[in-house]
Amino acid sequence: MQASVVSAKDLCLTYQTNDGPVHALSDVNLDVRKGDFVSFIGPSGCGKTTFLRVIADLEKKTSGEITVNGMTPDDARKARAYGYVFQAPALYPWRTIEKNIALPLEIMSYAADDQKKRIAEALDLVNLSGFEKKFPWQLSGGMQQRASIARALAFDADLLLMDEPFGALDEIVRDHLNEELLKLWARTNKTICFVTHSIPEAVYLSTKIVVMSPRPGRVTDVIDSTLPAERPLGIRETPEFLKIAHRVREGLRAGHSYEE
Ligand SMILES: Nc1ncnc2c1ncn2[C@@H]1O[C@H](COP(=O)(O)OP(=O)(O)OP(=O)(O)O)[C@@H](O)[C@H]1O
Repeated sequence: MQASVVSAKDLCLTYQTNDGPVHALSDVNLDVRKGDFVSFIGPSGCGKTTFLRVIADLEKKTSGEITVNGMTPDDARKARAYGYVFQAPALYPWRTIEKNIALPLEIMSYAADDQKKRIAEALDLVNLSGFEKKFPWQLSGGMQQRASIARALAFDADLLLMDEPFGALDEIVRDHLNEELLKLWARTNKTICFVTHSIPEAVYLSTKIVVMSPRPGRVTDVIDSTLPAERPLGIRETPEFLKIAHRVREGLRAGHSYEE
């Protein structure tokens, strides 16, 4: 059996706000194994981002247990356990693509030679070799998001946390990046935690789909995908794919309130 990369047991996180407590995560139990591609899907406010932020040590749990590579999130962060890709590419417009990717490496004091090698490898992984001297505004939205993925890959963490990275892109670009991401995942054997609002995206990409529900934020279903590892885009029209998509939709419907 593969080792646990993220393990949550009865994990709770409550934000204290002026309007009272917000239960962003309530009794979350989840095991993410090495090499898994896990999608988190659910309506706005169900705690998807909060869960990624707890893994990344950007938020502290209120109660329960969470380990990342067997460590506390604090120790895992210090051991550079993960790369984080945000919703928007968040590239600095005054820095070239290579300088943007270099930024975390500079902060972490990697040697100049090592930085260069890592930047070249990361750009190759996202098919952006040749664009290192360009500025972000010279690239399309999809290419910018690939550059931000390269930045997260550059220090070669085994765990990649991706918070709706393709949400702002049009469908054709998104399809293409989904395909590219699967190839990258297969080539690098990374563990990926991926937040999305899209059922087809979740089903297409994942080995495991975590369906969540708000108020309080909780996990309502965990679906282990039965799709093969090899996934051409056409797989989205197969009965097996539609069956999993149906189960995700049912899970979302069960946790949805139409009164808000
Ligand atoms: N820093 C914070 N302080 C107070 N409440 C917060 C904070 N961050 C998030 N929340 C609340 O916690 C709940 C979960 O938020 P979270 O961003 O994790 O949800 P989400 O599922 O990622 O939503 P979305 O799909 O809109 O990004 C929401 O009700 C949100 O308003």
